[in-house]
Amino acid sequence: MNNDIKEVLYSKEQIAEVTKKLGKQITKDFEGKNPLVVCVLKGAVMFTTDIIREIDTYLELDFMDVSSYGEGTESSGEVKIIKDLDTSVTGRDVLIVEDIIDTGRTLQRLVELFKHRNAKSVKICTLLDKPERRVEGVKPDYVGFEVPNEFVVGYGLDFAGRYRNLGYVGILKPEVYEG
Ligand SMILES: O=P(O)(O)OC[C@H]1O[C@H](OP(=O)(O)OP(=O)(O)O)[C@H](O)[C@@H]1O
Ligand SMILES: Nc1nc2[nH]cnc2c(=O)[nH]1
Repeated sequence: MNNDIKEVLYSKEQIAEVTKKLGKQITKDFEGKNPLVVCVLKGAVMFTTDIIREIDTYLELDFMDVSSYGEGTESSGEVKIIKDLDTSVTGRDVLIVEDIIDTGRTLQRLVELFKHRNAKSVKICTLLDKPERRVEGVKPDYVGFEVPNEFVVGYGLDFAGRYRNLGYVGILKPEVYEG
């Protein structure tokens, strides 16, 4: 599996360091707010479980499964809700945790949905931001790294369901896409 990677962009250590830094900021900003942390499945699982352990305030955790990429590397444009939250967001300070913002469609849809459900506030924390590809105006509040316009995998991010279990974020070799 590691042989399929052309370049490591962010190592395990770099990810841990940035996660710690973001956790400190979030701790300060959410003190006393008992936020509802929303992990966007499946890609954000690793980042969420790591970052919540760096946040030193009371919080609650819930999961939402949305998908727009299917098997490939291009967004279908349609954001499907596969699993909704179990918790009501009404009157809550919501912190959405994502692995990556690319076109912004997924987060645009989620922010609109939570506002429509009368969340008190909606903030976004993403490990990776790829601003070059944005088609929606969403802006994250907490960002780990800005990534170049490349399809990245690892640390939760997949290609055709694979590579989520890499400990780092990297770029795939082109021959892997081409089959
Ligand atoms: O900004 P966008 O262009 O909408 O892309 C970002 C979304 O794409 C990925 O999810 P994906 O739909 O691949 O599902 P997954 O997390 O289950 O892999 C990623 O986890 C984000 O949720
Ligand atoms: N694995 C992966 N999923 C994405 N979803 C949106 N952008 C990306 C990306 O660069 N890599």
